[in-house]
Amino acid sequence: MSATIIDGKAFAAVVRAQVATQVAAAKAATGQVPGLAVVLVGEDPASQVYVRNKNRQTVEVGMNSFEHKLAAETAEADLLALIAQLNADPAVDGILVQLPLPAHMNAEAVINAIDSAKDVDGFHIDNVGKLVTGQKAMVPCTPLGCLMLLRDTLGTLEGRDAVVIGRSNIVGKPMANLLLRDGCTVTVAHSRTANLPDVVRRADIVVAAVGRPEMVKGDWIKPGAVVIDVGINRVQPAGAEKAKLVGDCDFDSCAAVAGAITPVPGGVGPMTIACLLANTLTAFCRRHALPEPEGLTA
Ligand SMILES: Nc1nc(=O)c2c([nH]1)NC[C@@H]1CN(c3ccc(C(=O)N[C@@H](CCC(=O)O)C(=O)O)cc3)C=[N+]21
Ligand SMILES: [Mg+2]
Repeated sequence: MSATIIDGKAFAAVVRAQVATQVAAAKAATGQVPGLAVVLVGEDPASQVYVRNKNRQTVEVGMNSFEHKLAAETAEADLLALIAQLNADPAVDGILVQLPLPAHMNAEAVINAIDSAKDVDGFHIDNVGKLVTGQKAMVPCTPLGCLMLLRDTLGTLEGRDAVVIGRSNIVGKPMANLLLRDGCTVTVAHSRTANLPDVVRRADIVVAAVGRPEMVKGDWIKPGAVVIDVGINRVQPAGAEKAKLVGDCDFDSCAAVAGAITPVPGGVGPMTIACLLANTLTAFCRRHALPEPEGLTA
């Protein structure tokens, strides 16, 4: 193996420490602390893993955590009423509605009902538009975390060839826009891309966010490239008792060729939560007309 392992878990701890310091300063300035409200509808297992870690970390950085658990069969109107209440609550700076929502709900309508200033996921249409047009936005947590890791690994991203595999609104599209803003030449590839291995082989930066376990192989990677693996896939190895977590990249073969690579777990996942806390602080600072947090925004 030749690649440097990018320690997202350690980097996320540094980001959280920066958030904690700046939360303390914001408290000294205003007498208040940022509050994050998380709304979980139903019992999606991936969302529950996320909520468990997030809740503890929110309190650890000195912020208030408000959790709202609703039954899977909750009416959309009742969820919208809760969002209206959180929008109006001065103690709530960030609102996150866990996705996926149950099938009977219109996720787009629900997301766009969140006050865009409190939309710490950066999924509201106003924040998407601001990101694409280069205005100050709330930036989605996973792409923001990937950007922080890439800048830390490479310094400037200017002039690099980046391939993002995956075109979701949650990761692929915002990631592509952030890389573009940092001066990369960006290709957005996906499950229907022709000659995907050849496309990926051109890249100095590969961000894999397709949701297919171990799809990206080492012989797709340009020697020395930086590989950011966003995938979190729970797989059941043949003969093994326990399910294990794997990324969208075949780690061993990619690590043999790449210059640097994020592991799964311990790579992008912890950065997503750290960036959620950073975004909540950013939302607080903007709402209270304080200076932007340092080193925590895109
Ligand atoms: N509105 C919304 N925003 C989200 O950001 C969102 C969501 N809904 N729904 C669910 C997914 C999932 N998600 C994860 C974030 C971090 C880890 C994480 O920290 N993973 C650890 C491992 C966790 C384990 O051991 O299972 C790691 O990769 O090292 C996992 C999953 C955010 N999500
Ligand atoms: Mg796809």
